[in-house]
Amino acid sequence: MPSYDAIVIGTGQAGPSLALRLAATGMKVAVVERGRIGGTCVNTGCTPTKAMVASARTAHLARRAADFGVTVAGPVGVDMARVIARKDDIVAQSREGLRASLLGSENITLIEGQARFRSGHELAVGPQLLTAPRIFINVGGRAAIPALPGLGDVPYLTNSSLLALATLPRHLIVIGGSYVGLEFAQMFRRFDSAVTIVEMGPRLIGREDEDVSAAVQAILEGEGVAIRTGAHCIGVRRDGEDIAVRLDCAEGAPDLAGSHLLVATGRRPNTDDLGLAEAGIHIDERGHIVVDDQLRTSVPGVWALGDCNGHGAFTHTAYNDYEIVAATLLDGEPRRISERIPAYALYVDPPLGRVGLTTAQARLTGRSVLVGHRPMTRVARAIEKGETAGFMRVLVDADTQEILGATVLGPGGDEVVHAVLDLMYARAPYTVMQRAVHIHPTVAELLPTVLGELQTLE
Ligand SMILES: Cc1cc2nc3c(=O)[nH]c(=O)nc-3n(C[C@H](O)[C@H](O)[C@H](O)COP(=O)(O)OP(=O)(O)OC[C@H]3O[C@@H](n4cnc5c(N)ncnc54)[C@H](O)[C@@H]3O)c2cc1C
Ligand SMILES: NC(=O)c1ccc[n+]([C@@H]2O[C@H](COP(=O)([O-])OP(=O)(O)OC[C@H]3O[C@@H](n4cnc5c(N)ncnc54)[C@H](O)[C@@H]3O)[C@@H](O)[C@H]2O)c1
Repeated sequence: MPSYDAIVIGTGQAGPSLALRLAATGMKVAVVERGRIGGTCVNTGCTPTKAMVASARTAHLARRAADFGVTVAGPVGVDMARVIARKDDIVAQSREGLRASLLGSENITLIEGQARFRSGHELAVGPQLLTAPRIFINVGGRAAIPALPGLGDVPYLTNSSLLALATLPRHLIVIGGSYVGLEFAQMFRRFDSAVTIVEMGPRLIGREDEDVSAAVQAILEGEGVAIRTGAHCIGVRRDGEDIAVRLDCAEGAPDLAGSHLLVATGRRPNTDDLGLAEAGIHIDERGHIVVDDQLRTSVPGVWALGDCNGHGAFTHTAYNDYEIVAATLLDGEPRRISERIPAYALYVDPPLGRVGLTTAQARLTGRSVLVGHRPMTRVARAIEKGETAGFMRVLVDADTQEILGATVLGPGGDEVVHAVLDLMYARAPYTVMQRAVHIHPTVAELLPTVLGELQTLE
């Protein structure tokens, strides 16, 4: 049986970097991948969606050209084949770059196939058996498909298949009004599809504060996206050329029909076909691998990184898992998941940048909280860009003066929020930023102003 110093299962956002680090120390490393190198982010997640979001924004701005005094001769058209080809090029570059770096390491053996545990330190990949004293699981997740009556009888789409669609949907129905659903909804509306979002919760992106949900809903509705909240999709069926969706809802029509259906109702970890029970590796009730603060599973010598451990659902959290394991195992500088401050962006346009606590979460801490708020209508850069939807908010602990969280929905919101994030990592009092001189004209220049106008959170 081939024996390695380490085996990495999956080439998502943690595995390849870890394999390269381990190999650089002289270890013989096997990397097993059953699908495309780069996993979700590179192939069916961040990279392709953000490439297509860029195309959609260009179409949107071209339609708004007259607002800026610019003349566009004729109507704005979207060539879906070229949008897809551009996206495919960007994805291929990223994937091939990663493949080349793995193949370029003489200590790494890349094995294509599905890995399955036979015991704590033994894996089967097809007919091949592998063993190593250290095994790193980076198997990620996939779209969770709900048990909706009729779903098996209609050609529904997921984040993966929608990215390969070469023709524009006449009417795209999106089930699920959260990260995946909203990014695709706005994108396809801007490509000129009719789009309806169906969300069973009382509002979109239910984990965010109510005013964030309301502002994002207003942005999408302003572009012609139809939104049905409080609408639980309870069944689907074919209706001639269309797909009909049945809703359990207090308001609005209980039936809806569209040409295409996107299921964006969450993700599930790829842990069901990994033989974890045979290895004695514990999972929780949602199928996530149980890990400690440094990514160790219940079996000594086996770690789980990325989406499959349920401690993050983002590329940067998966990559940080790699950093924690590498620092702890190789650098003698132990790091921990609990040191991580929640941070993420939602790539609707304008983007939503979020760090730390929401207002609702801050209230629950029982601390005395100060809040600063400013609408984008009072931010010079947003006015100059003609993009005044959204707002920024910062939450501060009144006693320690530390920043608890921030929201920036507006131009560059995903970038601007990092100024706050770094101050939070520094555990510096908010007064440091309040007195900093920021560059004019930027959205970030208003952060010190907002911090100078803090009020008690009621
Ligand atoms: C549409 C969409 C957009 C997103 N946009 C963003 C974004 O903008 N920013 C952000 O931070 N995050 C985004 N995410 C989330 C991000 O893609 C994931 O959090 C990230 O890819 C997680 O990486 P990972 O390392 O856990 O695993 P993954 O990237 O999922 O990779 C896991 C790999 O393991 C392989 N594998 C699984 N099981 C086995 C097995 N048994 N044997 C061998 N190989 C196996 C898979 O084939 C896959 O290649 C998005 C997700 C989606 C779906
Ligand atoms: N920008 C980013 O970083 C980004 C982008 C996309 C995805 N992601 C990652 O992907 C993960 C999954 O995102 P997601 O949006 O698929 O899932 P989610 O779990 O965030 O949201 C699913 C939504 O579907 C709704 N829903 C479920 N069943 C329904 C039904 N039958 N009828 C109507 N509504 C229903 C839920 O109420 C919920 O709002 C996120 O947690 C995120 O980490 C990140």
